[in-house]
Amino acid sequence: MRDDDDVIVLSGLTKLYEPTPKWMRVFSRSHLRTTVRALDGVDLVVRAGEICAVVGPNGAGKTTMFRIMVGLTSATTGTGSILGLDVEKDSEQIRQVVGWMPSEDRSLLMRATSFENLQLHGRLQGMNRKELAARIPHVLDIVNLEPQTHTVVAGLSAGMRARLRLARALLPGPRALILDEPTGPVDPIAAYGLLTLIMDLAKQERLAVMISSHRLEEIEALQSHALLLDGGKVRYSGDLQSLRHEWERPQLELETTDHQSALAVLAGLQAQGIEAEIGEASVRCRPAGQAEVGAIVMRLGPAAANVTHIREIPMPLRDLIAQVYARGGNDA
Ligand SMILES: Nc1ncnc2c1ncn2[C@@H]1O[C@H](COP(=O)(O)OP(=O)(O)OP(=O)(O)O)[C@@H](O)[C@H]1O
Repeated sequence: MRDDDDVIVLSGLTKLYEPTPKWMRVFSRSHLRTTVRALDGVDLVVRAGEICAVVGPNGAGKTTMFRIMVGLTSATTGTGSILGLDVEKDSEQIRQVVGWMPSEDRSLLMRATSFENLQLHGRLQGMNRKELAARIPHVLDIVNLEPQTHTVVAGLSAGMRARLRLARALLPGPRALILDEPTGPVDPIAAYGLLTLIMDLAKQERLAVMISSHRLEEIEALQSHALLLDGGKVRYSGDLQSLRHEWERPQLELETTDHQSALAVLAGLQAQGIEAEIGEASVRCRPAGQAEVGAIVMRLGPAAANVTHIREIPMPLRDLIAQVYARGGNDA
């Protein structure tokens, strides 16, 4: 039986994209020759007030899963429900309880204002003018976009556009939010603001939130449940922070003033037993374990004076997933 707090429930969700029939290949340049298993038996429960971050490399199945949940495509087998409503059979009602934020800005009308975009979307969703007149100022206020109510979208920054897309998802007063790469083109500071907003919403409104991102640091900031997908399969479902702590060894790039300084930094790192590679005016290394960046730089001695910039390059998500798989993650 469904727990009242279980808002999103996926069970054995599987999606196959079948090959394009031969006769149709004449008309389509991007036809499919073999069956693609985009999702393979995905189980998941997201409770009220919980955020589930969906992580995976390109083609892992994130968008397909989201599209099934909002009724834009159907599952081949398995079931999905939101608040007890079947994502396929009850797609009309689902639209009233789910806020969907697709990954691209293309869905916004660039020459229309924020208000007009929300109005059009609301009308398409079957909301009446009176309802919208009350609801639009409220959602614009939630996303701190009230001053831009009558600004055309083309004049908004990437961060503002992302907030407008979030406002659009909030329009029906949803119980669940599905956000496909909401921070895609947004700079890190604006992205952090957007994520904080999403976290506050989840908590205050007890929304069940599913969010996909390629940026692990964002996923970590969410302090959420994580679903790691790879080739349509669930490789890990749980707390991503502990997974990352255990497995990740980020790479450090130390930029220097010139090649001579880079050579001195290289020697300093090697003296600490850290393997490093030299570039023209930079050095890259991957310290073992949770080594403190500050301590490593201090131990460089006088060579540290010529380090102009330190960049932490996160371990590619693909590598992290590969390690989960190697450890025997889920059905591996
Ligand atoms: N309409 C479609 N027809 C055929 N194959 C598709 C279709 N949509 C997606 N696929 C395939 O299904 C698999 C999963 O794609 P999906 O877009 O769901 O992954 P994703 O994790 O969202 O990737 P990305 O991070 O690149 O957005 C991929 O192999 C993709 O090529």
